Amino acid sequence: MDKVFIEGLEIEALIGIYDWERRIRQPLRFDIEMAFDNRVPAATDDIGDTLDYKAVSKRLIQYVSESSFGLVETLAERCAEIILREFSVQHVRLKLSKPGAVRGAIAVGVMIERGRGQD
Ligand SMILES: Nc1nc2c(c(=O)[nH]1)N=C([C@H](O)[C@@H](O)CO)CN2
Repeated sequence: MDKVFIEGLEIEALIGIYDWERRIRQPLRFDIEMAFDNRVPAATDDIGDTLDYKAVSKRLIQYVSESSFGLVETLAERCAEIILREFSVQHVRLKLSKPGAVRGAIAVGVMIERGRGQD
């Protein structure tokens, strides 16, 4: 399956389960793959016929910047729901990394795959 991807999208958010984390904003990194048929926009060369990675990025920046969840799991799930619902994507793979959250690790986080309907 063809994919549109967004790699290394950095967004700051209020996130975390500890008291000190509720008083600061922390950087998060998103790596996203969204299924689509590359042949459709390739036939017309029209931005209106593709999945606009800039539009998806802007929507996630808006949502994540205003969010304040405790767990990365919750935020990842909400972001996947937005992509599936608002951008007519059939299947999404989303990795949410929290860099520097654990001493000794470059990043920690979650990877999820979600689809519409029976997918
Ligand atoms: N599976 C998870 N484990 C942990 C989370 C999380 O969101 N999901 N969060 C924390 C703390 O907020 C941590 O990031 C602070 O360093 C701990 N474990």
